[in-house]
Amino acid sequence: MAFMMQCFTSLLRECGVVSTSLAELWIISLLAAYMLMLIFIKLQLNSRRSKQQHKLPPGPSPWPIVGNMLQANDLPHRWFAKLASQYGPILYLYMGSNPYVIVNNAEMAKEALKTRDADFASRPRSMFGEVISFGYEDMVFRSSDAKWRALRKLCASNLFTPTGMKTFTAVRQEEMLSMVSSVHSSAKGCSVINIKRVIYEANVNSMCRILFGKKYLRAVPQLDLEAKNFLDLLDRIVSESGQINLGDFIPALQWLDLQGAEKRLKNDMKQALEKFFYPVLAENRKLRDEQGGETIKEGEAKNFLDVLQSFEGEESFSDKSIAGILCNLILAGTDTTSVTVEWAFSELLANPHILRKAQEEIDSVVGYQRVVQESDLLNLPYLQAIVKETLRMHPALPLGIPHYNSATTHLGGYTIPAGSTLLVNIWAIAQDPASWSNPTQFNPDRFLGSDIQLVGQQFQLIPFSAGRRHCLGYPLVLVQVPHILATLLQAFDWSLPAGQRPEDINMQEKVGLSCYRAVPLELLVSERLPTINNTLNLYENMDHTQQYTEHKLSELSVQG
Ligand code: HEM
Repeated sequence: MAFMMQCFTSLLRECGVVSTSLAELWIISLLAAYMLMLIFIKLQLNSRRSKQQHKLPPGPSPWPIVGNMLQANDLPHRWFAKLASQYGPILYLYMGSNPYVIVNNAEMAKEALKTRDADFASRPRSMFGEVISFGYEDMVFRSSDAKWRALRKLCASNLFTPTGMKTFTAVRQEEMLSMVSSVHSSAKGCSVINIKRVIYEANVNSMCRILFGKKYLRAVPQLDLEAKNFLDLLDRIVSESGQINLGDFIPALQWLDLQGAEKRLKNDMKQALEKFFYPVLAENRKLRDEQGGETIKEGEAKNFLDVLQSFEGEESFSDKSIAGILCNLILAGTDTTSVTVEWAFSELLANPHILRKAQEEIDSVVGYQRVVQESDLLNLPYLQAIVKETLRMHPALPLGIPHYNSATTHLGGYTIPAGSTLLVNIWAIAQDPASWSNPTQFNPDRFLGSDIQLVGQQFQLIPFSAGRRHCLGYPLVLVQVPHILATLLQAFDWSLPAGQRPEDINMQEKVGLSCYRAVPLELLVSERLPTINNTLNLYENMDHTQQYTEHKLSELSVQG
């Protein structure tokens, strides 16, 4: 080739067509163009060959740099379901330069979360994840290493086994009464309430007391500054979780920080998180030291922070790690549960005959003389069916939490290159007509007499995902959600604000930390059972500076 070029240059020069230097410039340009063409052809061939060797799942063609980002919409679970109807149950696409594999039916989910569970056990990285997890030292965003296993085991045994759950029954029961009593004040005036907010604040109190023994949100006489700052911090986390940070998807743009995410997250939010959690840790450590700092035996913890801080030596957890875990559990344990109860109420108000049937069941099982208790739940199959149907129609995390494969693996006969993010479309799976008749209809009856469980054995319904990273808190959810629902249905009557009809309820979604209602549900509440009101009046007259024992509370709950 070089020889041919040389001959061509000499010819041009000899014929006097061009001067010597111009001829050389020509040649260099031609050579460069030729080389570029060769490189391009080579890359094309390589990519075609590698596509044949690594047969990727189907999906829409990506654009350079942005991938498929411009085609996405605000409700990705619905967009993926639509793509799946075109390309099949397993999709491969790019968000910026990040490859994503999305599974959309029960069979593919089973393969990803059971057969290939170990391959997809890691988590992808993002700026939000890094900040909220205290540098991936937590449990939710941490890759599946030995420390993650130890943390999961510790959390499960102290908080979510039957013994762990029993340790904090009195706290849950008291916070339930506190929430009902605040709804009761609204009911006395027949006023409109934002149902999710009431439940959310009760959950925050309950979780903080279980985790580090502190009740933050007391509305009497009004929220103090510490509580207000804490609520603001939680609200900010929820709002940040809904933002897309371009730098996560197009790393070349990271340094420009076009959306100011670096400042908002890595400076402001990081500081706010440290300012809240580190003093909590220091205060508890001081208390522990004053009390001799003994190791806590299982089932005997005053709060979960005691358990975490009682580990020493090789086994101990860093402050970053402890703060990350507390943050994980507060976020996971408050938002998801309150969102789920809000969706349940939305469906019940849209289907008044189902609401009435649920109240009748509670009345016939619990009667009119006492407040419903956690121990009643086993005897309320229709209520349990309502909870299952709500989790089917409105899973709080419709795409779960992203998984990540560090090494190349396979799914559905396709190759999944290392470094792909796996999303399991929990929502689409629970809407699949192959598994569910009339999937868009809210119909709790479908679960009556059915043995379908929610914990990742039957893959057509996996609101808590499945496999080694399945939701740790599901035993709490399966007590808390039906208990809140039963208590609110038993004590109060619920209706839509004047002028609204059941068929007008707006069921639009908005995705952030969880999948919310786009428009918060506001309901009119009124008193229902006079006997329950007496109990609530008694509770309201108690001295709320002290915490109650389980014994005292159960006495209260049988008063009429
Ligand atoms: C309606 C309520 C809830 C739903 C629908 C839900 C659902 C989920 C889902 C889908 C995942 C992702 C699992 C995966 O990565 O495959 C998850 C993870 C997790 N959930 Fe929940 N969750 C709920 C409430 C809770 C509560 C109350 C807690 C604890 C207080 C909790 C703690 C966790 C933790 C710690 C993880 C991460 C597990 C890990 O990465 O190893 N969740 N949850």
